[in-house]
Amino acid sequence: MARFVEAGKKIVAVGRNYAEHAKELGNALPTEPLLFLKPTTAYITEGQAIKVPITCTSLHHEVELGIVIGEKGADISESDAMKYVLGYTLALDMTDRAKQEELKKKGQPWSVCKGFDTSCPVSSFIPKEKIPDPQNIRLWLKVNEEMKQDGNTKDMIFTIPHLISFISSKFTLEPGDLILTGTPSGVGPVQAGDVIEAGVGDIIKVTFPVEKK
Ligand SMILES: O=C([O-])CC(=O)C(=O)O
Ligand SMILES: [Mg+2]
Repeated sequence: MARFVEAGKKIVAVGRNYAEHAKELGNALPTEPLLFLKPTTAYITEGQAIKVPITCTSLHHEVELGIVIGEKGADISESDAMKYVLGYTLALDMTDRAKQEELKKKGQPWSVCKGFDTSCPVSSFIPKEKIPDPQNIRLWLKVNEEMKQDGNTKDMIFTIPHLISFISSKFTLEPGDLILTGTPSGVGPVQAGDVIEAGVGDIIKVTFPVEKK
């Protein structure tokens, strides 16, 4: 199991960081990063299954580049931000979309639709040097061997240094923290019995089955 998962530090996720994805769900583009948190009980690693929450009627996949933090820092400048990166992981931001729509309408927080058990599947740790340009790397996801998401981190609205700087102005970042940088377009439903495969370029590939809870 990846050390950052065992460290059990916080998971900070960014929403609506790709224009095409904001558009596909009918959301306006953010004027500053939209943040939410997942509890560390959301983590699973390969060999474990994504469990559909009992009351969930529409579980969506979202493939994202995860940034693993290596050093403690607050109020980090954009120019220093990459020094705080230990490496990367491929992460899925599994989302109870029907619940999220309901919460959005009521203006309520997203914790229950984004933070349930198994909502944060991750790959093993990817050392920093394996992704020399994290702002230009392909992210892809297939459901039952059919390509559903095929994006590139160059299309992020807020860059990785900007995200690290912004997040660290709100929450002190600590070694082992994970930042989910948002999903490109193509999100959609999965159900028990489906198999999700996803990857970062040719660098890493993961497989997660979806099962009933
Ligand atoms: O649920 C959403 O659309 C927000 C989000 O996590 C993302 O854009 O990655
Ligand atoms: Mg997401």
